[in-house]
This record gives sequence, structure tokens and C-alpha cells, in this order.
Amino acid sequence: MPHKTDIKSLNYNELVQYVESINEKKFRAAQLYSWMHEKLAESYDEMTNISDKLKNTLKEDTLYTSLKIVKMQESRIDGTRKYLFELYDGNLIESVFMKYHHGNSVCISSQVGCKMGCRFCASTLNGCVRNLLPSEMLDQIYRISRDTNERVSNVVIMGSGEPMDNYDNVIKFIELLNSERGLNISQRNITVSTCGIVPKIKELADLKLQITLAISLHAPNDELRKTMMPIANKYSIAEIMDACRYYLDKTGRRISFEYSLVKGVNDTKECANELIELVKGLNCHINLIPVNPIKERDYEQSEKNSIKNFRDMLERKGINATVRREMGRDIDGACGQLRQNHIDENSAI
Ligand SMILES: C[S@@+](CC[C@H](N)C(=O)[O-])C[C@H]1O[C@@H](n2cnc3c(N)ncnc32)[C@H](O)[C@@H]1O
Ligand code: SF4
Repeated sequence: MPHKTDIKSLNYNELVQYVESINEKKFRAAQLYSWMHEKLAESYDEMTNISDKLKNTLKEDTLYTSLKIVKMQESRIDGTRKYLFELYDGNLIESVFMKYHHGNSVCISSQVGCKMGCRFCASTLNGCVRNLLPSEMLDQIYRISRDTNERVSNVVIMGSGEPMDNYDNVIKFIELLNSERGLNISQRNITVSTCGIVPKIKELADLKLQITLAISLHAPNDELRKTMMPIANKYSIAEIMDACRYYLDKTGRRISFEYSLVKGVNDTKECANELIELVKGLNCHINLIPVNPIKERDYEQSEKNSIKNFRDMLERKGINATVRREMGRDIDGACGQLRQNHIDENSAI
């Protein structure tokens, strides 16, 4: 955590207090807030109505986060863009920009790396380096918005990191993203995905936000889930399902489940039947994701036929299930892989 004031992570009221604490007039807060969160300025130098004297004070006193683009890959198939960004301290993160018919979506990272150790995930290969600040989560959207010149209408917190392991910063980020003085992205257009940290899911439910909760389930029973996700040793599926029902009760929002299909591991008929039993009667949607193989692990993607059969079995029982369209198939695949490949390439030199 930087010692300077992380100015872009302050909400409007906190910014007013900060501005007054350095003996400036309150209207400066409105100007600064607009430069940071509406005009998406990348530094104080862009702020034409702020005096040089105040800019110098702010440069001394605050951390003004902004991201450097290290690499950008664009899909020729669907326009998906993968960004590798450098943070102020040299750490690297990645974000993805996707174009859908309902609008543009950005998938952001919430941590540098992740400590959760899921078997199929490239984000966790080197553990968790640090939490991202609220400003650094905003910056991913701001930078992409400026780079593409496109409005972003949906945000998914599904990049590297476990958002419930960086809970306070994620909640602050959602508040800022949702603010009328900023990008004003509706809560309904924000999705937070978690591997299932039960107490935090309940804490989130109590806030009664209108965001979508996505649970990375990936297995219909604890035994199998433990072989894929170490967090399953801490929280059982029964506890996760209880937390989901609590979330639904408090917010009225349908739950999403993520289920990455791995050949011969979790794509069998037995698994489909167990999954049907598990979610029966719950207002939910299941996203089936053909697993994206990473070279460090031996998981393989399920056959097209098994994926279709799995989905059909769920649908026949009236369970909403879609196979996630693979965006940007022609660019560096799995989440966390662009960063991992870059780290590998540079440490090999
Ligand atoms: C990278 S995680 C980040 C959010 C949170 N930590 C979680 O696990 O939900 C987002 C989603 O990507 C999935 N994922 C990770 N690696 C994958 C891979 N190689 N192929 C397919 N999905 C993957 C995860 O299972 C999870 O559902
Ligand atoms: S899937 Fe999510 S929780 Fe698991 S290691 Fe990857 S980022 Fe972390």
C-alpha cells in the first residue's frame, strides 16, 4: 500500500475532505473528480483548469495511478483485445476487452496473481503478489476505454485474482464505477466471480447490491472439487449453496455458476446428473466453459460432443445453461497466460 494518498480511489466526499485538508476550495474536488473519472485523464498534466501550483502539490502528495500498455493483442475473428499492463511499481496485470451485441465488456484483474491454487488456472502459478487498489481496477477500464475510443457498458471481475480476497478494495471499486459522477456503470452490469469464500459472499449479500454473483463451481461434489480447487478443503459445496441462497434472498439476483469442462474429469453424465440435483429449484444460470489448457498442467478440453451432451442434459431438466463463446480464440488463451508467458520469456533471458 503506497504511503501517499491514492487520489483516484477516493469517492467524491473523501476527495472534498482531502482538497479542504490541503487548503483548497471545495469546487476543486469537482474539477479533479471529473478529470479523473469522466475525462479519464492519465496524469495531472492533462488537467487544463488546474493551476501549476496545485498540480505540483498534488504530484508531491498523492499517488496518481495510471497503466502503461506493455502488450496488446487483438483478435482478427471478433475484435477481442487482451492487454498486458504495467502498474506503478512494475508489476504486471492483464485485462480483456470484448465486443458483444449488448455492448462492450471489460474483464478486469483484482490482484497481481492469485493465492488460491486452482489446478487449471495460469493466474495462480506464481502465487499472489499483492492486492490491486480500487484505482488500479478502475484504470483497467479507463485505459481500455481511451485506447479503443469505445464506451464500456459491462464489467466482469473475472481476470486474475480472487476478488473476495481483496474484498474492501473491490467494494470501493464498485462504488466508484457505479458513481453518477464517474462512468456510472449500472450495478446490474457488473459481475463478480469467486471461487467460493463463504463468509465474504454473505457479507456481500448484506450490502444488497444489484451486481451479479458468479461462483466458480467446476465440480458437483466436494471430492472432485478438492482435486481441482484447494479452496474446496475449506468450504464445502453445501456451505457455498447455502451462501448462494442467502445472496439470492437478500438481493433477488439470479446466481451464475461457472463450470469449466475438463476432459474425463468433470464432463461425465454422472457429473451432469449430480449438478442437476445440486442446483434444482435454485434461480440460477450455468456457464459451461470449455477449459483453456495451460502448458504447466495436464488438463485437456472436453470433446465438442461431451460439451453438447452435458448442456443438453441440463437443459432437458429445465436448467439454464449456455456454453460460453470463446472470445479471441486466435490470441493468447487462458486468463493469466499473457502475463505468465511474458514473465517466462523475460526470466529466460
Ligand atoms: C480467473 S478466475 C477470477 C475470479 C475468481 N478468482 C474465480 O475463480 O472465480 C475467473 C474464471 O476463470 C476460470 N478459469 C481460470 N482458468 C481457466 C482456464 N484455464 N480455462 C477455463 N476457465 C478458466 C475460473 O475457473 C473462473 O471461473
Ligand atoms: S480460478 Fe480464480 S481463484 Fe482459482 S486460482 Fe484462478 S484466479 Fe485464483
